[in-house]
Parts: sequence; C-alpha cells; structure tokens
Amino acid sequence: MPLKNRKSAVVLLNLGTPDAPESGAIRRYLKAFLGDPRVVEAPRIVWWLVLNLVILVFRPRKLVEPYSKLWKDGDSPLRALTIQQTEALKARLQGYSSEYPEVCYAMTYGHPGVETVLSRLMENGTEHVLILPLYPQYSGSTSGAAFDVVAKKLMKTRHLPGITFIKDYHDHPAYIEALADSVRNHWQTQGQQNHLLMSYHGIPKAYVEKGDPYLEHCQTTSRLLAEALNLSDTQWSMSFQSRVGRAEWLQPYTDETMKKLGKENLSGLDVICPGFSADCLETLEEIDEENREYFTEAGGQNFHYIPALNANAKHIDMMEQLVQDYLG
Ligand SMILES: C=CC1=C(C)c2cc3[nH]c(cc4nc(cc5[nH]c(cc1n2)c(C)c5CCC(=O)O)C(CCC(=O)O)=C4C)c(C)c3C=C
Ligand SMILES: [Fe+2]
Ligand SMILES: [Fe+2]
Repeated sequence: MPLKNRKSAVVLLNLGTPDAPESGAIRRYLKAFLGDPRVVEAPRIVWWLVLNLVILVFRPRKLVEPYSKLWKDGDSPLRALTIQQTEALKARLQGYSSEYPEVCYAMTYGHPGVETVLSRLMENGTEHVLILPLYPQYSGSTSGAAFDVVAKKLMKTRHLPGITFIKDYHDHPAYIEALADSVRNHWQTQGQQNHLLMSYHGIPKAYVEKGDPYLEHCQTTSRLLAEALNLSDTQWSMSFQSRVGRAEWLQPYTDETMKKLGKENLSGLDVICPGFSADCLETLEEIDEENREYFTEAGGQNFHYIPALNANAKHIDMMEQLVQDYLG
C-alpha cells in the first residue's frame, strides 16, 4: 500500500533524557519532567517546595554516577536508541517509493523538543504529522503529557497541519509479536529460566482509581505475551518498578518481587520490561543492576535481563505497521 506522500511526517516521541551526565543537565531535565502536573498531581505549592528545595537539590547529584556509567559515545542510551529507531524506520519507509513520509524524533522533556521539531516540519511545508509516542501502554503521565506538548505548540500555530496521535498500541499484534520474538530469541541463545517477570514502570495507584487505563493496558499486554509464549499461569508474573515518594503506587513492586522470588530459591529468572521501547536508566541500571542484586542477594541464581525492543527488526516492523494503519 503506498503511503500518502512526502508532505507527511512521522514523529517518534519519547520521554526525554538529560543532555549530559552532569548535575546541572540532570537538574534541568528533572525540573521539566517532574514539574509537569501530568506526572506529579500533588497540590502545586506543596509540590513546588518539595521539588525545588529537596528533590532538585539532592537527586541530580545522586544520578550523575549511574547516568555516567551508561553514557556512550557522548549520549544517553535513551536518545542514542531513539535515533537508531528513527534511522531504521526511515530506511524502511524509503523502500516504498519516492513518496514517503519524513521520519524524525522528538522528546517531551529535553532535546530535541516537540516545539522545535514541529516548527521545522511546518516550515518545510509538512501537511500531515503522525505522532507516535513510544509508550505501548497509555498513561496520562506519559502519553497524555506528550499530547499536551503537541497541543501547546499547535495552540500557537495559525495554519495547522493535520495531526494524527497514536494513543497506545498495548495489544497490537505486531507489538506482541515483537516482544514474543525477542523472548524466544533470548531463550534460544541463553536458555529459558523457570519464570518470566514482566516489569512495568509504576504510577501512583490513585491515577488508576481516577480513570487512567494504564494498569488494564499492562495486564492485557502481559496476558497476550504469555499466551504467545504458551506460558502457564505459574510461569510468569508482572510487577511495577521505579516508585518515587511515599504514596502507594501500583503493586506488586518490582524490588519486593525480586527479593521474594530470590528467597524462593528459583534456579533462574528472565526479566522483560515491555513498557520501555528503548533501554534507559530504568532498565539498564534499575533492573539489570539494582534489582539483579536484590534477587541474587536473596538467594536467586541466573538473573537474565531481556533487552528492550530498541531497534530490533520486529520492532521496526511494528512501527511500519502502525504507520500503515494510520497513514496508509
Ligand atoms: C514521580 C513520578 C513519575 C511518574 C508518574 C513516572 C511515570 C513514567 N515514567 C516512564 C518512563 C521513564 N521514566 C524515566 C525516569 C524517571 N521517571 C521518574 C518519575 C516518574 N515517572 C523519575 C524521577 C525519573 C528519573 C530517574 C530517577 O530519578 O529515578 C525514564 C528514563 C529516562 C532516562 O534518561 O533514561 C523513562 C523511560 C513511564 C513509561 C511512566 C509511566 C507509565
Ligand atoms: Fe518515569
Ligand atoms: Fe534468560
């Protein structure tokens, strides 16, 4: 099916990451991210005080070391992998004909920002923009916040382009197939362990109680992946990581689950993070280092982290399919 034309563009939209593994850059990133009321819904004045007087004073310094360890060739893994995904999708769509959409990437917080990327596309005469937030499961705190930055730019634009916003793809067959293929490949090369843990980024439980469909999306993705892999109910489970603050977040928490599974003397654990489209601090450091330690210190053996889909061919197949579904 031919794609519309070169006047369309696809924007891969991810969360954002600091510009450098230094406390100033990390502080700027956290200020934008955690200052967004979509992410932290606490009363504004109270939160402003906590953010500026506590979190932005201590957390940036704490994150310098883990970010520095992951920084490669002058970039953070999240941005480097988003660039690889962009190049791979571009190469794929160029194969169609001379009439293909431009492919670029943007970040909700940090660089390149949505405002800059959309301005450039509109200056170049782009008539239709397909926004693909790289969050398979919808949450107001991620996909909703991504929509806000797009809308904010459009509110200031006289001649609007057409806009298509992909809300989520948590149950898209090409996404489930990409995840299943990645797990099968891992099992083929590294061996299958007794249990597969699917760990998702957490959100406060209150967001779900107020109507955020995130939990339901995570449950559906997990069930579909387990079915695709023919896993019985005891062979897999799901958990939620990266809790910040003292409020209750979605449970079970990943760190507590690791300790529990480690104590059960499991001979081996495979861990996948289906909600992360690219490896980043939360997978490479928090899961593959910190949580690996919780598991092994509790007595577990053979901890295997299965990488995010990153620029895998099947992940790019999925993106190509989404472009076809929405622009074809
Ligand atoms: C405090 C509230 C937070 C909510 C709600 C939240 C939701 C959420 N986040 C992601 C994806 C990522 N988060 C990342 C880092 C990160 N997230 C928070 C806080 C919340 N996230 C913080 C404070 C940080 C910074 C690191 C830290 O201090 O621990 C990242 C990694 C960025 C990188 O540079 O590598 C991603 C990706 C999702 C998908 C989500 C809700 C579904
Ligand atoms: Fe986060
Ligand atoms: Fe494994």
